[in-house]
Amino acid sequence: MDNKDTYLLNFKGYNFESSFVDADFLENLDDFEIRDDDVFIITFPKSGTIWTQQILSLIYFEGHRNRTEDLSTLDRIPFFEYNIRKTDFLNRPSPRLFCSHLPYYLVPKGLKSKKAKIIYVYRNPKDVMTSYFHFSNLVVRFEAGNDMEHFMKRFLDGNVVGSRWFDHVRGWYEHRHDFSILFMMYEEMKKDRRSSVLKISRFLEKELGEEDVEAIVEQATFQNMQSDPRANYDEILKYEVGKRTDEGHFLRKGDAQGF
Ligand SMILES: Nc1ncnc2c1ncn2[C@@H]1O[C@H](COP(=O)(O)O)[C@@H](OP(=O)(O)O)[C@H]1O
Ligand SMILES: CCc1ccc(OS(=O)(=O)O)cc1
Repeated sequence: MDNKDTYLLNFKGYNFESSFVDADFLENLDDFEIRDDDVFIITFPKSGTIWTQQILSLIYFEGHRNRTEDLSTLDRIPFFEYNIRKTDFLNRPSPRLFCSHLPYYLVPKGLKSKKAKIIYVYRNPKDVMTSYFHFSNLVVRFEAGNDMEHFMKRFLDGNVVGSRWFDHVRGWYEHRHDFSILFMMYEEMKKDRRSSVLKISRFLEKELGEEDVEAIVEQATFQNMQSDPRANYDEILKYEVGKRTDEGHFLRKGDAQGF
């Protein structure tokens, strides 16, 4: 199946995946009520979203850390604009954790008054593009990338979910003073997972004992996430998002070639 021209929904200049997003939700985004203790992971697609979802799930939930609870990271930290499981955000207990690909200019206005915390993860655009190419060829609803040259044009033109990589990163960076925000680089997370976990937990003001830190660092490795059904998105991809073939995973390679 090739979903060229049908899978992108352009709203106020930004491309969403059309079938996962709710038009009413988008229309009312600006007024979505933000709580002081909300936390958002924000990324351009393919930049380390589900990795950071796993790290925050491990930081916040003891039952996730010690594996006594079997709740997926998507249930613990739902996508804000792609609420595929129809989570009731308004009645969710605090602290609410979300992840999102929204550009800075579309987020609820409450976030801009430094209410709530944002962790913005960015990644070398060549690796983002490579990851995105394989992902587009894997996911039924996306337009297949065909060859890399063809996909690269789409990526550079911003004809993908998330629009232009550069606009996304620049928008958040240039407006960083409007938000309570921590920037994390995928490549740094890869180089030093432990320091990254500590940096994130300090930003979130979450006290962690040495054993907790060890458990988080260990369970956030690429290999351990690959084999953790709570974090690897295998079931979500197969049954909720839809794959073209049985091959292929969200956790594909996890390489960091650097900037
Ligand atoms: N623990 C981890 N360590 C390194 N990379 C990880 C990771 N968990 C996920 N990733 C990588 O993050 C990318 C997906 O990003 P997102 O969650 O934003 O869609 C994939 O990149 P690759 O396709 O290059 O392997 C995936 O493998
Ligand atoms: C869980 C719904 C979802 C959200 C985003 C996806 O892809 S991308 O990150 O926008 O490329 C896929 C599924």
